Amino acid sequence: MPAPFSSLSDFRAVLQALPRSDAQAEAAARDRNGQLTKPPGALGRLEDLAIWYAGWRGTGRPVLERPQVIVFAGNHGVTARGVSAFPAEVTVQMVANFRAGGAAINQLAKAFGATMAVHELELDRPTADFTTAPAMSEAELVAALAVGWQAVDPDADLLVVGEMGIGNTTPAAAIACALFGGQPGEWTGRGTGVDDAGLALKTQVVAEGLALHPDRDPLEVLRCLGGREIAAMAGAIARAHQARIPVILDGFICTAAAAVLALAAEGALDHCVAGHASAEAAHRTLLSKLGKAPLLELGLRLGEGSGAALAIGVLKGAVACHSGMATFAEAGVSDG
Ligand SMILES: Cc1cc2ncn([C@H]3O[C@H](COP(=O)(O)O)[C@@H](O)[C@H]3O)c2cc1C
Ligand SMILES: O=C(O)c1cccnc1
Repeated sequence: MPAPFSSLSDFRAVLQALPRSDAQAEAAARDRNGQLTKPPGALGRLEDLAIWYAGWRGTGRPVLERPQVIVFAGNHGVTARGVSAFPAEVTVQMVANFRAGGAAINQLAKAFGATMAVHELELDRPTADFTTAPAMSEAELVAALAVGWQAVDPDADLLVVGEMGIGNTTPAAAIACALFGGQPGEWTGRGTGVDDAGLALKTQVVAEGLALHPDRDPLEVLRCLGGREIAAMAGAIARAHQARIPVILDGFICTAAAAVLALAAEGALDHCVAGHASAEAAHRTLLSKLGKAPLLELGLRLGEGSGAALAIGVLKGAVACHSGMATFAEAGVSDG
């Protein structure tokens, strides 16, 4: 099925029409949670997670059996400015590695029972260097959003989106700064591991991009400062919302993509939880701007969907307890 938009204004309309969580299913799940054989609240955040998941899946007793991981790859013109510790060729090389099963995300998707799809977005045609021109035209942005939209398996019951794109912590920082304000230095980190001089240059590059592209409309920010894999993640997150598929957000780049949606349409990320807090320092700031508390904190700074994939285990645990535990009445346990 083609994406239900062929222009940016169509996409804006899609975002305004996204569904809400099913309040009845959520209430049924809350009621069931109160009857399970444990002291009230003893499963901590797992209880809230299960109730949230139930609302999006539209049943008080949901299952989580078909998680999908999608990795989007894109190349960035801004790498010409020397913003990454690695060369841009690594993007296409890593795509081959994903296809061969050799990357971290392959192992994590397998470990947590998720299918994994890889979509490369015109790797031989990097986006424009945003310090000289908008990263993408409107047509290019819409095409990338559509790749993301169409990559989502409508039969999945959980989505993780990840990315591969050498240089992409730079557009992520620029997007975050454009959306939430503050100084470029507060949003710019070391990514793959640039040294102090590299970090200073990267911060300068982010500042130049923000100065050249003053429009703060969220989708214009994505077009001017983003990248194809970042736009594809946004498209996939929006599609998941439309299909009531809950999403676990990954690291800084994924969260920057999601933040565009959050500012474009109220409630656009209600179907998302934060899988982890990455070691890229600004990720924590970005999550707090979005009101999302990370499930895990493991010092990861990889991307690819890796932290979110790990959090599939947490969510599976929450749903298994919620839907599989006995109630006090069923087990003949006194409920105090
Ligand atoms: C071998 C390798 C595998 C990766 N997997 C994810 N990234 C991560 O690092 C990149 C972002 O960092 P920066 O902005 O500093 O380039 C992205 O590709 C991200 O997915 C990788 C980076 C490398 C080198
Ligand atoms: O937060 C992330 O996902 C991240 C951080 C550094 C490099 N790549 C990804």
